[in-house]
Amino acid sequence: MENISSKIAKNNSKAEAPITANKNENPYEIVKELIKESVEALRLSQGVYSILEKPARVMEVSIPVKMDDGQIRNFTGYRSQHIDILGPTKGGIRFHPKVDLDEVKALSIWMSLKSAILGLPFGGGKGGVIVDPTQLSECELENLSRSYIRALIPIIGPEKDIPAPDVNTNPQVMGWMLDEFDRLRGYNVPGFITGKPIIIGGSQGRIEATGRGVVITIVQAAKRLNIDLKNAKAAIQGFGNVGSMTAKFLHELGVKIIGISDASGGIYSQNGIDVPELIKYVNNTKAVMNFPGTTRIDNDELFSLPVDILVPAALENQITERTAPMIQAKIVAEAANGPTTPAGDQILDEKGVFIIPDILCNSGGVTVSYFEWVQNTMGFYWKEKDVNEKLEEKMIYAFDDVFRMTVEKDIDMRKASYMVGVGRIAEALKARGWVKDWSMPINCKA
Ligand SMILES: NC(=O)C1=CN([C@@H]2O[C@H](COP(=O)(O)OP(=O)(O)OC[C@H]3O[C@@H](n4cnc5c(N)ncnc54)[C@H](O)[C@@H]3O)[C@@H](O)[C@H]2O)C=CC1
Ligand SMILES: O=C(O)CCC(=O)C(=O)O
Repeated sequence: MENISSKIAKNNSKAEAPITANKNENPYEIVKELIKESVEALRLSQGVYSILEKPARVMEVSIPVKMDDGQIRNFTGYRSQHIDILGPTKGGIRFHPKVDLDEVKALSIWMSLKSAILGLPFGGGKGGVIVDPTQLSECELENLSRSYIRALIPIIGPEKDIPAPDVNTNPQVMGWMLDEFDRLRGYNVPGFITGKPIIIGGSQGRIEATGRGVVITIVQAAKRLNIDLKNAKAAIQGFGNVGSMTAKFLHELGVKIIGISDASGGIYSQNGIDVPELIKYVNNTKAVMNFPGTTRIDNDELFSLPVDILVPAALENQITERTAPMIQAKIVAEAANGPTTPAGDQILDEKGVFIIPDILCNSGGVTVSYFEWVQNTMGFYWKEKDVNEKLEEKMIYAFDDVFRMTVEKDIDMRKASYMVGVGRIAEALKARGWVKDWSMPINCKA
C-alpha cells in the first residue's frame, strides 16, 4: 500500500511536469496554429497573421531579491505585450517554477483574444517569474513582487499595460506591486493594477469573477444541451482562486461536485463534496487532501469520473492524447488557460464533448478587472450587485456571439471563439489602416 508522502510526492511531481514538453504541447505553437486557421477561415490577409503571430514587445528582466539570510538571489521574469490596437495591454502575472518565455507569449495572445471576444478596450499582456513561491518567506515574496515592478517600470502603467493576478499571485501581491509603482511615480495610480485589495481601489466581485464567469458559461452551455444542473455532477481540477470559486457557484446552483484535486492530490465523495466547508478547510491547510468524508483519488481518476461537467482549473496541457479518452463529461469548461492540447481537443471533439474554450470560459476575470480599471479611472465605486449584473450581461453576449458562429459555420466552439476574437482584432487593424484587403465583417455586440 502506497504511503501518504509517496503519493503526495507522486502528485507533486505530476504538477511539476514541464509545461512545454514537446512542440505539440508548446502553448505558443498551439495558439499560432489556431490563429492561422481562423485567419484562413475568415479569408483575411496573410498580413493579419504576421501581425498576430508574435507579441509586439517581450521583455526579459532579472529580478534581484534580498533573501532573509542577507544573500541576493537574482530571479528571471518576463512580460509579453501582444498587441495594443484596441487599448492598453492587460493580463495577469504568474509566479511558477515552470514559467517560460513561450508560455508567457501564448498567455499574452490568449489575453488579446479574450478581450476582443468580450468587447473590452484592451490588448493582451502577461507576465511570469520563474520561482516556486512556496519556498519563499512572506518578506522575500514581497521583495520579489516589488523588484519585478521596478524592473518592468519602463513598459507598464494604467495607459500602457495593466497587470493582474494569475497562478500563485493574489490581492496581497497586487497590493505590494501597486505600492511599489506608486512610490516610483510619487502619487497614487490605482488603475495601474487590478485584482488588488478593495481598501486600495480593488473592485467588489473581482476575487469571485473568474469562477463566476466560468459558471455563467456553464449555465449557457447546459441550456443548449438540455442538462438540468440541479441533477448534474461535476469534477474540478485545481482549487485555487478559479477552481474554488467555480466550485462555490456550481454548488450554489445545486450541482453535485464529486471530485476535486489540487497539486497535493485529489478527493472524491459519491454524495458530493461540501464546498463551503472545503474552502474553509483549504484556507487553513492549504491543500484539499484528507478533507473529512472524502476518499483520495489521483488526477487520472478525477478525469475519469462519471460527471456531466469537467472543469480543468489548474495549468496548461492537462487534457491530452493520454487523458482525453478517460473523460466521460458532456461539458468541459476550460477555466484554466490552455488546459487542452490539440490531440486532446480532437479526441473530445470525436466523443461529442461540448468544450467551452478558455478564451471565452475564463474571461470573467479580465472583465471585472476592466470594471475595476474603469472605477479607478472615475474614482467612483460600484456595488457588488452592479458588478455581477454587468459581468453576467457581457459573458452571455460573448457566449451568444461564439455560439452563433458555431452554428452558422458548423464548427466547434474553439474555432468559433478564435474566429470571433481574431475577426474583431482584424477589424481594428483595418480601421487603423494596418491592413487593407479584408472581406468578412464581424459585428461587435459584446
Ligand atoms: N486568477 C484569475 O483571475 C484567472 C486565472 N486563470 C487561469 O486559471 C488557472 C488557475 O489560476 P488560479 O486559480 O488563479 O491560480 P491559483 O494559484 O490560485 O490556483 C492554482 C491551483 O491549481 C492547482 N494545481 C497546480 N498543479 C496542479 C495539478 N497538476 N493538478 C491539480 N491541481 C493543480 C494548485 O494546487 C492550485 O489549487 C490558470 O490557468 C490561470 O491562468 C484564467 C483567468 C483568470
Ligand atoms: O484580470 C486580468 O486582467 C487578467 C486575468 C488573467 O490573467 C487571465 O485572464 O488569464
